[in-house]
Amino acid sequence: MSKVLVSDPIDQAGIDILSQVATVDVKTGLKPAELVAIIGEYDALMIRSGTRVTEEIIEAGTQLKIIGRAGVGVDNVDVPTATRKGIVVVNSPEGNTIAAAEHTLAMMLSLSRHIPDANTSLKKGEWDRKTFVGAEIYKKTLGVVGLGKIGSHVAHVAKAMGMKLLAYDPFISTERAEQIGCHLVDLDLLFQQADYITLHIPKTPETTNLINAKTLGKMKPTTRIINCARGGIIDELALADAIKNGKIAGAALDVFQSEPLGDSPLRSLGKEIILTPHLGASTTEAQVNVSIDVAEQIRDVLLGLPARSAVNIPGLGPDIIEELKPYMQLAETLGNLVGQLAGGRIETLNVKLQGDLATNKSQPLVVAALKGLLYQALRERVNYVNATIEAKERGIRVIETRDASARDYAGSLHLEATGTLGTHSVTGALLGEKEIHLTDVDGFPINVPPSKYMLFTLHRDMPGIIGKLGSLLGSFNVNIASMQVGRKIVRGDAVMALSIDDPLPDGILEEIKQVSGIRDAYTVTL
Ligand SMILES: NC(=O)C1=CN([C@@H]2O[C@H](COP(=O)(O)OP(=O)(O)OC[C@H]3O[C@@H](n4cnc5c(N)ncnc54)[C@H](O)[C@@H]3O)[C@@H](O)[C@H]2O)C=CC1
Ligand SMILES: O=C(O)CCC(=O)C(=O)O
Repeated sequence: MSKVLVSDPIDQAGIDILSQVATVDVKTGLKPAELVAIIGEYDALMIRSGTRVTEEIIEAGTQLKIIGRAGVGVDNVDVPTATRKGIVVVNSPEGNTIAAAEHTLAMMLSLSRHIPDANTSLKKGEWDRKTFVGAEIYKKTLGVVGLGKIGSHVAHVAKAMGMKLLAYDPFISTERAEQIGCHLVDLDLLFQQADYITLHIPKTPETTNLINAKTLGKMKPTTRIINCARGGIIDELALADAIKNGKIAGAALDVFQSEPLGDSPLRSLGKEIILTPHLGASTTEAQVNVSIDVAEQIRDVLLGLPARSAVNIPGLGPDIIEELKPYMQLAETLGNLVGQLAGGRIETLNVKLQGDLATNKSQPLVVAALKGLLYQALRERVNYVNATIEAKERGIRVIETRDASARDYAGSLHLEATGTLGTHSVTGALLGEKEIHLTDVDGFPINVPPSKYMLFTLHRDMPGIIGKLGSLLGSFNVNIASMQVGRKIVRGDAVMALSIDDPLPDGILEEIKQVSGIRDAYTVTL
């Protein structure tokens, strides 16, 4: 049975799902060294934002197939290392959207009306109505930085509360922004005009310290900033300074450059600042959503099924995989076959999508072909996650071409591999939408379904060859299941494709190559 380690507090609903297919150990609060020491036993790791999944942990996780982040941000996971190791990383892109958006709105209102400090003052026995005079958000301008799932929901509610909306998101169209009621502007204008600025972007090299002394200097003294996205997008020292010196009116922060927040000048500021300990996703509803969402994906991957929100299989969502599954199997089989025919170190793989396939997305098929091509070298260590990286690291050049005019089959795939031992090509198509057929080997037309053990010969098309080969195989007790010859001209060169019931015994391939008329022979296992 598979083993799953849950290293952060996760709602029981997800643990119940995982328990159907795996032994689940919940061990929270582990130190990095403790995690390194035990991770080697586990097939899957499920986390929230507390566990930092570093390169060292991933390297120690020799059995890991999947890392599931019960939330959105995967910045606490070394995704490039996981990808290189063929480990799927999944998240829950929508499970906590509403929770994070509502926390943002709560922060904005609390900040405007000084609710946390008024509450503390009253609980201390005071009745102070002067200190806590607030500001209305009605008719104020909200600048939304990042108009994705959370930013859009914040914008939607803020609009209903009578706010004017500006937004900055270079990856969103003007039409989409206008649908949400936002006017897309450049960042400088947003900084200059917004009364409230709310951040809903990932932390990337471009967004790190986006709010700094210089950008704070562009804002109005009445501006308030809310960050429920990621720490590190704001330079915290510059922010504390700007608030202390009245350059902006205040800030509400849920996330910090380093969590838990240590000694920080932010802590000593007054009612102009509200701090919460990364609570954006902390609602009962969101925790159930993300726990179920991620646990289902871990369960599926452990059962050999695709994950619906893998962050490191670009372009290979489950809908695409489902739609292209038969063609991906075709690409993988052809990749495996051409890799074995070419032998040696492959330098170039030419992937040609023909007929109806020419209009299809090529990326999943290229990934599948590479997975097949690298199977002999990497066996189970190659998968859809790391096939492209592994190929790149081996210096394999991939060339994609399309030929919509090739009409022998509705859609066919042609792979040509060039390596240190020469060039070979194979073409295949699907019959009845599912059954894989090899339709061409090294330019010779054939029509055979691939089988586990196959033998291919390149020979002269002349009487007696088939008989000699049959006798030779018979003398080694190799049973032929099917045989087909493909030729271009009578008595020219030809290719023979044989399906055999067992692998060829050692040494027999060399004997086959000695048969008069046989120029070359290849045995493959698919
Ligand atoms: N505080 C908390 O507990 C939570 C925090 N988050 C964080 O909230 C943030 C937003 O999450 P979602 O809305 O779900 O993500 P999303 O992916 O739906 O939206 C992010 C948006 O940012 C935009 N973007 C990317 N780079 C940008 C840049 N340089 N400038 C402007 N826009 C840029 C993207 O185009 C996208 O529209 C993430 O950082 C996520 O990790 C999410 C859930 C809970
Ligand atoms: O797990 C959590 O509570 C943090 C949520 C979060 O930051 C995210 O989903 O990106």
